[in-house]
Amino acid sequence: MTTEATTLKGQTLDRPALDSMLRRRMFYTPSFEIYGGVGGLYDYGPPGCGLQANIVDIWRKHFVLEEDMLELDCSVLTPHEVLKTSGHVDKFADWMCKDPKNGEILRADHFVEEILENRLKGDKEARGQVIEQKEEDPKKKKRKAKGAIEVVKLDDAVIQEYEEILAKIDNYNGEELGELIVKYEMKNPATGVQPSPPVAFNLMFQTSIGPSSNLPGYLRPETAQGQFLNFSKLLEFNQQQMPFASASIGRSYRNEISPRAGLLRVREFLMAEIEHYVDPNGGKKHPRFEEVKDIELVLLNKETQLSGKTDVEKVAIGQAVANGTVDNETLGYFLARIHLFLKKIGVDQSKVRFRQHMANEMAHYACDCWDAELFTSYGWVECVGCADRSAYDLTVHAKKTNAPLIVRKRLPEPIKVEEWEVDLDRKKFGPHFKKNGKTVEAAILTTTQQQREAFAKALESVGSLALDVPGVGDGKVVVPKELVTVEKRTRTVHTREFTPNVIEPSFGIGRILYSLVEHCYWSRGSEGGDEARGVLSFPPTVAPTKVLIVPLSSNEQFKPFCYKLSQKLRKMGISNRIDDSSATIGRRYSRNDELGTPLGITVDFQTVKDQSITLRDRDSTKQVRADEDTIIAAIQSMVDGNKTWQDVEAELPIFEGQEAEVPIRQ
Ligand SMILES: Nc1ncnc2c1ncn2[C@@H]1O[C@H](COP(=O)(O)OP(=O)(O)OP(=O)(O)O)[C@@H](O)[C@H]1O
Repeated sequence: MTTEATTLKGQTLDRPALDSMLRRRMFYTPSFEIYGGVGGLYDYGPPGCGLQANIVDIWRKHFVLEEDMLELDCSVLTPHEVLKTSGHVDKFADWMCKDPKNGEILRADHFVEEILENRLKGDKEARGQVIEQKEEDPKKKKRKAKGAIEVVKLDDAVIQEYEEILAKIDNYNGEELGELIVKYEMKNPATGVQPSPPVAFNLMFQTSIGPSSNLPGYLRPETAQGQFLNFSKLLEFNQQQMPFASASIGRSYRNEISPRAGLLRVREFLMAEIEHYVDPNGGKKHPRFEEVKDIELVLLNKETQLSGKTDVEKVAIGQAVANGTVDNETLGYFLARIHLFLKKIGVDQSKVRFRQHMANEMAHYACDCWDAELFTSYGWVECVGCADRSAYDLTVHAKKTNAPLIVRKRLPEPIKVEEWEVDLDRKKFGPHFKKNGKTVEAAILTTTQQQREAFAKALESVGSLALDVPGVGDGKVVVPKELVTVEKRTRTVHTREFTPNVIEPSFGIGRILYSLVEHCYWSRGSEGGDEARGVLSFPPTVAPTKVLIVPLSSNEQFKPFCYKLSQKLRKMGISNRIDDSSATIGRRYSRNDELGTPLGITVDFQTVKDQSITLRDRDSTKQVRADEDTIIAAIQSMVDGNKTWQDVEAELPIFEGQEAEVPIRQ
């Protein structure tokens, strides 16, 4: 399913070299490392924090600001009842199996995937094809050492079966995964033993809120629920106007069975989620769809996946909605907006695709779902999920709490409707049910039209109605006809009530950040036999530090210039660092190429004479020279994303004479 990952310059991506550079430059590091670390927990260092903050800043401008979204910051700690109602307590689980010999816990789908991939690799090797020698995580290496890749030639039919399974690996349930393990005789390479049948493992971290431990709760697995519970208040805030969206950026927690692949599968991560509320009537149109309809996306739909094909053509989102590939305009609008966001932050456009979920892969609430996947050295990685959650969440929470999570829309013309209505004889009702009166009353009044019709029939035929009221006696309540009337009446209605549907784009910032790092990475110098040096070609808008200021040497005359420049840039909000260390200029620049710093200013003897400075482009290493104000204006326009280096290079005089390797201490 995967092909080889390449760098921005078409080189084979050397992941161990990239990993070691990221560690060295402290983009991120395992949390609690000096205590041995904990799987799936990472701390971000200074460049990682800068990069994350810039991605989030662009996200906020691109979505919240551009679309007038209503931002929320909700509690992480969530009571059990909320997540029970949403379905997470019962269904938010992955399949886990256990090696009976050494007790190792395996995530069933990952286990099947790894075994089949290794068998296919073994087959390739047997057929004499060269297999890429990738450095892998130590655990995998150990397994290999124990013979995980057996060099065995497979039948063509078997290869096809394996490839089909791998293409649909996300679609299998526990039982099906168990069947695959048995059918294909899969054994844990570490022990040579077949793992136990898969069982569901809930991914939420459980806790209790308060000292008495009688309020069980969880760390939220997504920010969405907090947003749904505020729906009525947001609608009010929005002056009852529909459609509208809420948005939230915050941490979520999932107790992943086997965290792996660095930032790609962790147990605590930053999410940015949008809940867009739309009227389900009228085809879920979007008022701004016209603006995006010609944007072309790579769409891998359900049918194509079933056929085993993975290479697909780009298609305009307008066309995809018109021919039903994408269910509705609102979903299509967000797919296009997600694409534009990923482009803006510098994701490689040849490594993005939108993949539709298969029916049994979809989350328990969704009715159509597309993932924005980015290609990395780990294969295609889901970085943004975009689901049509229908009216599921608002409906279940409203039912549970009786809160009116609905929209009332004024009709252009009043209409007459026939409805079953319930009247209670309150004088008799209270004394009859005593302390349970209010509960029984609420249960009767929240019944559906269908139930009321059945009540009317029961009152006529048996003289009473029966209904379930949890918490009252044995839960079964009988109401005699003296206490209640159920009648069909005609009334004039001026408003329509409906539960909005929700389209939810959900971004995992850590996955996007890591994929972006891979997409921006390349190495310089390896071609000429020199020592390869890593470069991270972040666009200036997302780069953690925008400008490196280097004095040509340790000459005291340069210091005030550097200091003044730094202060000026800081006042403009442009992050910068002075590097007056003793390394050569070349070394100082390459250190910052690894940090992704796009621009470099050199202060030299000419600066002292005429105040001019040079500006260096990280990617081409070309330089221009001009007076300070001109250079600062050029920096500002590139950092704001209004100009590229090519624009600046065309406008300003090129500077040829760089003393790149002059040691600073002469
Ligand atoms: N364990 C995780 N580590 C990092 N990011 C995650 C993790 N789980 C989910 N995300 C991010 O949150 C986004 C939305 O979450 P969603 O529930 O759709 O993921 P998911 O389908 O459960 O992911 P997966 O199938 O990979 O476990 C994902 O697109 C991803 O970017």
